[in-house]
Amino acid sequence: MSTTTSARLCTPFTGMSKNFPPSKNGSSSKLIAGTETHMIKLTALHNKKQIPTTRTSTNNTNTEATFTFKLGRTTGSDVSGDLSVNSSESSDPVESDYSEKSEDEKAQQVENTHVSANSHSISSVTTTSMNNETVDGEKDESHDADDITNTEDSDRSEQDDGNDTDDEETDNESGESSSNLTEKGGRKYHLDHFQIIKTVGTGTFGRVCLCRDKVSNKYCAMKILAMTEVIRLKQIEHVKNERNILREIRHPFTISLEWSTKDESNLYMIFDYVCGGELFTYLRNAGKFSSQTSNFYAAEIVSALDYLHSLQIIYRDLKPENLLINRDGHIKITDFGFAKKLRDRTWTLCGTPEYIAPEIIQSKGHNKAVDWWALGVLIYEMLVGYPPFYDEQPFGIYEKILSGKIEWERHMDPIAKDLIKKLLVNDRTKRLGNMKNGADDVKRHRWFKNLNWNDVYNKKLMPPILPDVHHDGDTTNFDDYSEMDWKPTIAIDQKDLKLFNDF
Ligand SMILES: Nc1ncnc2c1ncn2[C@@H]1O[C@H](COP(=O)(O)OP(=O)(O)OP(=O)(O)O)[C@@H](O)[C@H]1O
Repeated sequence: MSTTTSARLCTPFTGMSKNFPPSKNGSSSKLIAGTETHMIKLTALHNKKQIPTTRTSTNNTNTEATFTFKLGRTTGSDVSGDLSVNSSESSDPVESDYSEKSEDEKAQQVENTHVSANSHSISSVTTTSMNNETVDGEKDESHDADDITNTEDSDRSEQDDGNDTDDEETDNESGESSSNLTEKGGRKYHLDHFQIIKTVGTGTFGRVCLCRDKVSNKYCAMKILAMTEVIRLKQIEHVKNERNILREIRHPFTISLEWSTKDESNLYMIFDYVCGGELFTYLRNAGKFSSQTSNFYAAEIVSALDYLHSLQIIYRDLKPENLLINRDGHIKITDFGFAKKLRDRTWTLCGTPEYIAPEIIQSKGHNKAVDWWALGVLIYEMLVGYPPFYDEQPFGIYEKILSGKIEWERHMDPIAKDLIKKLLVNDRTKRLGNMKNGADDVKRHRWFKNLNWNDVYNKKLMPPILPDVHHDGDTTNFDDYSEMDWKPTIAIDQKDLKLFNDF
């Protein structure tokens, strides 16, 4: 999901480029358009605080970049709930010498809005209703398949997923999932253990809620995905990818999946709750970040990308909306809905050559280079306040990306600019991070020269922003979402439920 909070494309905003237009009705869409396929994610938006809340990205046939368009949508679920908890809750160094100026920057804090949380118990569940039109009025014709060259991945991951049931039990015939009761780490989990407190984000298929684990008494985040919507948007494989990848990874700067399950209507993922809110909000409130601040966040992201890529995982959705700030000021990357585990490509080489379609041979496909491109966009946006390629129309954005032209601010940190230039290289074989030294080239860039990467990993760097958080379950750093639009639970039929057997 991408966030509710983060519709993007802009509302009038101080420091915003005139080319960076206001947001469209608070609606946003997230679209990944591949060569032949479209994957659309829809998001309900809240334009609270006049902060632009939508991010655009799109994947053009001729570029390795991924761009996403968020579409307006609503999500909800029927919470028959007890109000029980209240929360106010290439080795490529730059040749020239450079001493980076250290800029004093005050922590930017979200304009906290006190919200009185509606608390709900989680016994009943959810269905989402959503608008399947993009902001441009396009119909959602999303496909589940990726536009990655190795389209066999989906098939394979289906098989892999099928074996991946270590903490699941078989569903019973009524559609009620006995996997609701699963054991992990010595503990029996059950959905009833989680008490929903408040929605902190909405996404394509559902919402993310602050919960309290009644057994451990800890706060956590529960992502609830309506299976009807996952099916309708043909995102079954992506959701499975998300869950499987999240189960595989553990890194200080990525979100931790505690447990996952499903019932007859929804898929559930339980995460650690990251209470500082989205980097996006801080960036929009600040206008732009100093080089030092941007450098801090970029370094933690590089550390995480390096880790993910070492596992052959490409993330594919890097943007400030998906970067949460923890109470300690460090980053947590969330939303692995587009993440993809790259499989061995031997299949391609061992295929029957006579039958391989030209597009398979010629396709550039996706690989980890897309994440390095996105890092370049992100660093630019942090330093400048808006992304390097922008147009009101997606086509215009594609054109700008392909043109390779970037407008630079006069006073931009030259070393950061050099790194961005080396990341925003259209030819992915020449893109920093995607050459023979991999992430090391990025890490060795002079913009990061003062960093000890072990210190980065061990969270020894001083965070530039400390969120205003009063307690672990504080939700004031997130936008408000109506709790009135939870829709009645709709159980999917047995046939459809089988599609999620391995979730
Ligand atoms: N662990 C968490 N702690 C706190 N907030 C979270 C957590 N996970 C997600 N959120 C909030 O919920 C929002 C939506 O989550 P996420 O991006 O995973 O949903 P999504 O349905 O995949 O969104 P999209 O459809 O836009 O891709 C996040 O942007 C964030 O604001």
